[in-house]
Amino acid sequence: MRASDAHKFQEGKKSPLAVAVGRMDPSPAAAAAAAYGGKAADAYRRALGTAASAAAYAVLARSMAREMLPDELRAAVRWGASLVSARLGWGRRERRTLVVRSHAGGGGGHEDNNLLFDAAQTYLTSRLDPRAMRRLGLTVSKARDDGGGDGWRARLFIEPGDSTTDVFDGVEFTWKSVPLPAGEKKAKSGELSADGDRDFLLELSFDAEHTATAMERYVPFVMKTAKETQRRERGLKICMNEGRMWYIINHHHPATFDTLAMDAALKQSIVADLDLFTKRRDHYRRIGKAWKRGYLLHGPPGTGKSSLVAAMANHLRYNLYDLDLSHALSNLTLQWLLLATPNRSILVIEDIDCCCDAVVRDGDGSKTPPPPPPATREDEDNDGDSSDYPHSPPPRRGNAPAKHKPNENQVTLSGLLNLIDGLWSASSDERIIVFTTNYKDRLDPALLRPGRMDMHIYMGYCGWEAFKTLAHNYFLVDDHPLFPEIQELISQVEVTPAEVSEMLLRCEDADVALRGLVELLVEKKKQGRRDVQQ
Ligand SMILES: Nc1ncnc2c1ncn2[C@@H]1O[C@H](COP(=O)(O)OP(=O)(O)OP(=O)(O)O)[C@@H](O)[C@H]1O
Repeated sequence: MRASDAHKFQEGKKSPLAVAVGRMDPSPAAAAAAAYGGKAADAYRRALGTAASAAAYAVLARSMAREMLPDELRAAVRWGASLVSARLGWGRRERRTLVVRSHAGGGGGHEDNNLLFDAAQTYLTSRLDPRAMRRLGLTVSKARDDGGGDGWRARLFIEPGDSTTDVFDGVEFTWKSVPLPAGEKKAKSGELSADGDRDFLLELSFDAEHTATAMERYVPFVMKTAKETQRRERGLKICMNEGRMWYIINHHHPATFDTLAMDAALKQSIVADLDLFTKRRDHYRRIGKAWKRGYLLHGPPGTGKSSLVAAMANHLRYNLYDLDLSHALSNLTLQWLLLATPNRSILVIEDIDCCCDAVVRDGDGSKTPPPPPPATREDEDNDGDSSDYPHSPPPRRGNAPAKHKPNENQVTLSGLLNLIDGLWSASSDERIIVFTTNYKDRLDPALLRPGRMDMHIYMGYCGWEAFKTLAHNYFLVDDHPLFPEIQELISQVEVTPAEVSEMLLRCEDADVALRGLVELLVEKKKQGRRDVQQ
């Protein structure tokens, strides 16, 4: 009976049974029934009275306790009560546990690795806090440092038997490392990993009500975070083509956006553009465009175009695919090479003006030659030799074959652009293509038309801001007595960041190196005046 019903009953209103009795003749059976009903009502009234007194006592005891017991004592009593409740299992939530073994259960070998096991270890390494846990495993393994030199990497992991709790979207997930049962141990040396041996499995447990969150959101989040971490830690590669093959070597170019000497606003806009690009997978899908981005870097030699490409690769942690078109002998070979470039890579074609037929043609069909290089002492000595310059522009990698008119099979600009727009764009995602040139104004308009290269970036001569970056890179100086003179000179002459770098590299003493730079700038200024007079 509900309390409200009992309450109604207690107020003396007749029970359904009593009402029925009142309306019928008082037969012996009815009288007996009435007597029984009265007894039941009395017993009920008594029980209710007892309950009411017990409740009153409880309220009284609680208010007395509040008055008389100190807060600390009451907290201790509460804690004791919760401990007892936990021991007895009162109010305990139902839990689920996912067992994550190191192997997927196939035939063994590396292909059989359980990707979640590896990902969870990587993920947990970044989540474990040695200040918060009393005991942790630690391994130190060889790794390349940022400059490509020998370094080391420390990794934390949960020791078998220990556990840690991670919170994701307000839900607690407990990871526990559990020693493998004796029968399951695989103590073969070949199965040892950098994170310690794998004689353990991982258990992921959570409240049963959060099973969907665990399976649909948390596990994918762990996989994704671990992938990002691995990508950041992985050494970069630079791939160079020979025939249909890419040859891979480690990429340790130290250029970063911090070391790059260029206009600060331009630098910032490039970084922002790259960052936005990497986040826009859904955007590209929605607008029905391939997820790729093209950059055309142009400017005089030695202004940092190659350094910018390296900085992009280091920033995005993408491998570089440096495509030498003179080694891709036909459009078919090019097709193979492009198809073999994976997601998250940067395809670079340097000095595009020197490759295939990318320069504009004159009316007679001949290519417009690039302007002759500035006269050098050797040119002056070797009088007349520069006459063959238009037919043999400077080779790209020192041993690149001299250019000749493309034939049917040879790589052509239109072939290259068609492949890039078609096959290359459709075959994978998140790729960047970079063309560099010293002579943008001489490029075929097909390469320059809107939509082809998303960003045209001019890398110019060394300005004051760029010089300050270089001075800081080389000597960690932000000010020097020679700075005003250098600022004045640098605004009057054309000097490339490469030339400035070379002067700063000559001597470890900042005073001497900066003095040498001043001399170079003064000499350039004089030379400029002479050129104007002639
Ligand atoms: N903007 C810059 N910031 C920092 N260092 C630079 C910059 N430009 C040039 N350098 C220095 O000069 C060297 C050559 O520069 P880099 O090869 O990047 O120039 P480039 O424009 O690609 O030249 P090229 O057109 O001849 O290929 C670099 O290794 C670097 O030391």
